[in-house]
This record gives sequence, structure tokens and C-alpha cells, in this order.
Amino acid sequence: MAEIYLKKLAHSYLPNPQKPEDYALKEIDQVWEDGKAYALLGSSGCGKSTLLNIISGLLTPSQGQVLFDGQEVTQLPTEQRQIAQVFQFPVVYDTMTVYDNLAFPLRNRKQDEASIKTRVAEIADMLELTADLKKKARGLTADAKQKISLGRGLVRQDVAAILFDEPLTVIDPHLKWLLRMQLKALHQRLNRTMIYVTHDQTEALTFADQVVVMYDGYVVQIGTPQELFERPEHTFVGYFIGSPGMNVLPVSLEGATAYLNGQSLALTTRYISQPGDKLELGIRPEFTQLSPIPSAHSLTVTIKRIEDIGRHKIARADYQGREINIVIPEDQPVSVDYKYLTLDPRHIHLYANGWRLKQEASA
Ligand SMILES: Nc1ncnc2c1ncn2[C@@H]1O[C@H](COP(=O)(O)OP(=O)(O)OP(=O)(O)O)[C@@H](O)[C@H]1O
Repeated sequence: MAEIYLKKLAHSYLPNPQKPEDYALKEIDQVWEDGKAYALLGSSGCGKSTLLNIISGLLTPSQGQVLFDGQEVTQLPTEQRQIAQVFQFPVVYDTMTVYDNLAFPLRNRKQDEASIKTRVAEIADMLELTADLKKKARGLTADAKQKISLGRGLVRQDVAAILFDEPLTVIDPHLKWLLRMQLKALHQRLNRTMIYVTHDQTEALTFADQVVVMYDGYVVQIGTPQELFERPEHTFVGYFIGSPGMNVLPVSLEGATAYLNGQSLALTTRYISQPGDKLELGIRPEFTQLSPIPSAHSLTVTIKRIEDIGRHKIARADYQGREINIVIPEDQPVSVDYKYLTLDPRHIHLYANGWRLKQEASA
């Protein structure tokens, strides 16, 4: 297994890139730790595949280097990188048995049959494929075939990293959560460096130790699921992570006071912004509170509907033409007549041009 160093890495598909927009992957300089599980998360076109393909060797970056355990691999083809890959669609040999499919990557590396047998049995057991080992892959369901693909990715012990590219796409929805949990357990047991590409936040948050959130070619934040929830570094992270995502509202700032359409909100600290910055306030729906009675800093909202989703309720409200989501704990009363919304100042985030604003150092 390997530590992966993405050194001043950037990529443009254009021959002569000039400006940031020309880059599908904006410059990153990061070390991904040996044995950890990373998820590359972001919506379509944000650069996940570009980054994954650079790591796997399918693509040579237009700038920077990739190092596995300190060894440069930037120019090496995939076969020489000692990585295993699992793709969206199953890659299995239909005419072979499940056993032979799982044994294939090991036989290719001339391992002896006795150790292959032990390893295949171990992987089959983890993926609940033991009963199918003697069956031909051809007759199996798409789910089972994708499990074989996962097994083929996990079976080698000599790989630097295992890369997963949206591996649960073909899996039946009711089996998805099961496989997600199995993959998580497999990572904990095998302790391999794993990189998992997905646009599904649930998959990313369940699987990864570290979630790498991408937006418009930028890696906007790397963090644990909890860090992404508590301290989004970019409005996109706040909005993309969470259900519903963070509320984002235009704001102006004066000292330690924010103004939302003239309504003042006391902040816990002062922030440093520049003239011309597009300032926004972020607040997660969990840290807002509805009341029938106004308070000094409450916003006046109109509730459009209240959804009961079991664990809690979600009120969808209108505030000056913008939707605001409010999470209401099951045990708290609420009615569509409640008009006044307070934001917990300890959980207010401020952003300039999408990025988290720095706080002014206290004197
Ligand atoms: N071969 C290519 N030539 C030119 N532009 C490309 C090429 N591949 C990707 N792009 C562009 O680079 C940007 C990033 O694409 P990429 O495929 O890395 O995103 P992604 O996050 O993996 O999206 P998806 O989830 O849809 O696969 C997009 O604007 C895309 O159009």
C-alpha cells in the first residue's frame, strides 16, 4: 500500500491553457495517507474522473507529478503502477467460474495455487460469494457480477491503491446500502489505500475516512464527514453535503454584524472581507429555529410546507423570494403560522465569492 502525493498537479485538455477556466483540474498539492479511504465527491463534470485517471495512469497531467511512496509514477502506464481498479460496469470473464475470475489477477502474477486458494476463499467470504464460487459468471445477476469485480479489485495484496469509479451504479437500490457497508468493513479489515469516485454523498460519507469534495475543477475541501458538516470551506460543500443542504443567503457586513435585507444579525466575531466581495451567509437547517414570537434578530419567513420525514420535520419556507429549509426536532411544536426564524450565531458561516471568510484576529 502506498501514500499518494499529488504534487502541484493540474490538468487542462487544451493544448495551450492560459486562464483558470481552461483547467479541468485546478492545481492541487496534497498527500493522501497510506491505508486510508478517500472518496472523490462532486457533481457531473467537476473533475473527478480527470483526477482518478491521472492517479491510475490513464491520463498524463499537463502540470505536476504523482508519487507513490515517494517514487514518481507520473509517466508510468497503468500496468506498471500496481493499482487495482473497479469500474462502473462489471469486468468479469463470463465463461469462467466465479473462483477463476477471482483467482485471475493472482494467477497473472504467478502466485502459487495454494496461496491463491486461501486468498480467494477469504475475499469470497467477505463478499458473500462463497456459495457461487463454482458457478460460471455468465448466469449471474448484474449485482453478483459487480461483486466479482469488487472481489477482483480487492484480491491482490501487492497493490499501491484500489480505485473505485462509481462501482455501485449497476447495483439494485435495495442492495446498495448492503454493499456500501460491506465495502466499509472491507476497508477496515484490509487497511488498503482506497479511492472511491462518486456523485452520491451517502456513498461518500459512508465509505470514506476523508471526503475530497470537488467543484468546477477545484478540490474545495478535504475532510471527515463531520468536518464537512460543521465547517464547510466553500458554499458548495455546505449545500452539497447535508440533507437538506446549508441555506446560503446574500449578506452585507459591518464589524461583527451581518445584514440580511436590512435585518441585523449579531455574529460571534469579526471577519475580513474586501470591497467588491460577493458576501454570503451560510446556516445549516439544523441550526435555525422557528417561533410564533419575534425576537431581536429574527427573520420574518413564510412557511410553504412542512414535511415529516420521521426523525424530524423539515419546514420549507420563503424568505424574501429565497427558499430556506428549517429542521425541526420531532418533539418541538411547529405550525405553518410560525413566522419568525432565528439563526444560531455559533453556527453562522460567512463566505466571500464562495470561499469561507477568515476571521479577524482578536487584539
Ligand atoms: N477527453 C476530454 N477532452 C476534453 N474535455 C474533457 C475530456 N474529459 C473531460 N473533459 C472535461 O473536463 C471537465 C471535467 O470532466 P470529468 O470527466 O473529469 O468530470 P467528472 O466529475 O468525472 O464528471 P462525471 O461524473 O460526469 O464523469 C468537464 O468539463 C469535461 O467536459
